Amino acid sequence: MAVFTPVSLEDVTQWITQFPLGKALGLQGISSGIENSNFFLTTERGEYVLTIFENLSFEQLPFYLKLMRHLAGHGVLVPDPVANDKGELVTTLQGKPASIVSKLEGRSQMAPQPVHCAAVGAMLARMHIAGLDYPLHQPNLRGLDWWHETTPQVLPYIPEDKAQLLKSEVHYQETFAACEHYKQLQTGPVHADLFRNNVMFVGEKLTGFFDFYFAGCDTWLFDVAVTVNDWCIDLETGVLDAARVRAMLDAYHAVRPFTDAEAHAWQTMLRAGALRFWLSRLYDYYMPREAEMLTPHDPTHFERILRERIATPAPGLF
Ligand SMILES: Nc1ncnc2c1ncn2[C@@H]1O[C@H](COP(=O)(O)OP(=O)(O)OP(=O)(O)O)[C@@H](O)[C@H]1O
Ligand SMILES: N[C@@H](CCO)C(=O)O
Repeated sequence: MAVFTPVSLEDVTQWITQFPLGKALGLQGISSGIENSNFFLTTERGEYVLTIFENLSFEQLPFYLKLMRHLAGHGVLVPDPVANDKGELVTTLQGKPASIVSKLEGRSQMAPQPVHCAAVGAMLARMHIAGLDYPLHQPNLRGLDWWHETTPQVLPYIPEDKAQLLKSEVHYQETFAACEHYKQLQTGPVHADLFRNNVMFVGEKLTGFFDFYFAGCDTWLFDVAVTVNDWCIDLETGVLDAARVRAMLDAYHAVRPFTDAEAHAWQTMLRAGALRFWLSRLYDYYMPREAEMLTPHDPTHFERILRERIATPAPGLF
C-alpha cells in the first residue's frame, strides 16, 4: 500500500485545469513504492503519473523536477514533468506538494541479462553528459557528510564486528576522498539510486530511468558503482557477474570514456556504493520514520556486498 494521501478523480477535476492536459478521465493508486503517494492519471492528452510528496518540501523539489525536465530536454529517457499555466512543476494538492510527469512504458526488469545492463550503462553515460550544463546544485544528501553524521547514530544498535567494519570503512572512504585521485574525478548530477526497480524496459528496450529523489551532485563514478552493485550481482551472494559488469561498463565507456583517475578509484568506489546503502538501510531499520518503513530493506544484503568488494577485486573499468 503506497497511497498515504487518498485522492479521487473528483478531487483532481478542478485542479487539473491549470495543466495543458485536458480533462482527467481516470485515476488509479499505485501500490508499490514506499516514499510517496503515486497514481496513474489518464487525461484527454494521454497517460501520466501523479505524485504527492509525503516528505520532500516545496523548497527541495525543484532541484529534482527541473533536473528531470533538463534531462528529458536533452534526449535522456526520464519522466518529463508537466508545467502548469504559471510554468510551475510543483503545485499543491490536498495541502501537499504534487507533480505530474509523463508515464514511462513497460516494467522493471528484475532479472537483468547483459543486454539490459548494456542499455543501462549507455543511458547512464548519456545522462551524466546531459547533466553537465544543469545549472542547479545540490550535494548528494546521502554522501560522505551524511555517512559521517549517521554512523555514530547506528553504532549502538549493531554488534561489535559490524561496528568495526562500519567505522573502518567510513574512515577508509574519508581518507580516499581527501586524496588527489579523488579530486580528479568528474562530478555532476547523479541519480544515486539506479536500482533495477528504478528503470523501465519493454523487452530489451530501455524506456526510462525514474525515481530521481535521491539525485544530487557527486562523482559520476559513484553513480556507476551504485548501479553495478545492484544490476550486475547474484542477489543471494552479492558476487559480481563478470558478463553483466563487462556489458554495463563497456556500454558506458563507449559513450563517455572512463579516465585513468576513475580506473584508480574504481574498487574503492564500489565499496562506497555498498557502504552508502548498508548505512541507509541500518538507519531506516533502527530509526524508522512513520510512513516509510512499511517494509524495511534488509541491511545485511549490503553488508555482504561490502565484505565481498573488500575481499575480491572487481573487473576493471576498461
Ligand atoms: N514515470 C513513471 N512511469 C511509469 N511508472 C511509474 C513512474 N513513476 C512511478 N511509476 C510506478 O510507480 C511505482 C512507485 O514509484 P516510485 O518507485 O517512484 O515510488 P516511491 O514511493 O516514490 O519511491 P521508492 O521506490 O523509494 O519506494 C514504480 O514502481 C512504478 O511502477
Ligand atoms: N534503493 C534503496 C531504497 C531507496 O530507494 C535501497 O535498496 O536501499
